[in-house]
Amino acid sequence: MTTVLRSVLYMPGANDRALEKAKSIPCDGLILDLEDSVAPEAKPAAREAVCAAASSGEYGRRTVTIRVNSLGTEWHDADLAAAAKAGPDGIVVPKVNSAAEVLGLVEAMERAGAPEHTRLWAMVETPQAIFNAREIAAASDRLAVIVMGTNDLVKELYAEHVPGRAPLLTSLSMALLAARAAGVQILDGVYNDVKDAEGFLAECAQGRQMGFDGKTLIHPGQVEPANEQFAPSAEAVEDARGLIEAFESAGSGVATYKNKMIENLHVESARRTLTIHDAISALG
Ligand SMILES: CC(C)(COP(=O)(O)OP(=O)(O)OC[C@H]1O[C@@H](n2cnc3c(N)ncnc32)[C@H](O)[C@@H]1OP(=O)(O)O)[C@@H](O)C(=O)NCCC(=O)NCCSC(=O)C[C@H](O)C(=O)O
Ligand SMILES: [Mg+2]
Repeated sequence: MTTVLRSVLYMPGANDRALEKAKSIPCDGLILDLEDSVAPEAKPAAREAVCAAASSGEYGRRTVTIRVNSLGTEWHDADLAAAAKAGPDGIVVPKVNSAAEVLGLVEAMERAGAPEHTRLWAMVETPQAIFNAREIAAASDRLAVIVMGTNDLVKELYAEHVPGRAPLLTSLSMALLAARAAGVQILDGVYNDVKDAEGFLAECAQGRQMGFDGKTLIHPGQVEPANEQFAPSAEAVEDARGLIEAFESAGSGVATYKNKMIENLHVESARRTLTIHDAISALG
């Protein structure tokens, strides 16, 4: 089954208003955050609030995840144990740097009694993680999603946030290669300027063109544009149907559709487009 993850919204775990509001935001997924958006003194209360929210069953069709604090921090063990017990769809672990860490996290989730449906989402956001992305993505069947942490990457690379993201393209591509080789999903990083609709759309289009399954978001206003950008357009769906029909009625290994050569590999891509379209339509 295809899990649709066009729009995955972070929300600060200490913000009760946001936790409530999320129940009506049309995002595909939620990351209830205990890491960067929560001040140290607020972390214990936020842990309780997000675990209660995740196990409440009040977020409908949305994929609900909890982002714990990273390995080695004073909060990590308690976060992971509480999140495992709450049984969300995923536990998001920031700053995962190696396959050995993935295996340790999976073991800890199992020890803490995480239900089978709770998958591991690993964030890659350091140079070490990018070099190890292939091993990280393939380390365990429990790992379902790779999440780009582009703010941390920019920081670690001493790079700058620029339109077009040239300084990040190598890292984004290496992580994508790793996810595709391992057959797991991959989400693009966040766009920090919540008022820049044009820049956000351009970055969504770039992520979609590169092959990302969806984008992580920080503001409700980014949800609908991301849903649109990461869904096959009406034209893409019509072309997918037309291409399959043209190939099937040609009855040979090669044909043309709209003057372009098509082979079985194009049919496979068209079928994937239709599968995603159907999965989105089924969301209602
Ligand atoms: C970025 C924000 C701080 C902006 O907040 P604010 O100025 O309050 O926004 P608005 O006034 O426009 O908010 C309008 C209403 O929407 C609600 N809201 C805002 N953001 C969210 C959200 N993320 N989820 C749910 N609801 C949200 C407000 O409460 C307002 O509601 P109402 O009162 O009814 O009008 C803020 O958007 C924010 O905190 N965003 C999330 C920040 C976050 O989670 N950061 C951590 C993750 S990003 C990261 O770490 C990535 C990675 O690790 C990396 O390295 O890149
Ligand atoms: Mg980060």
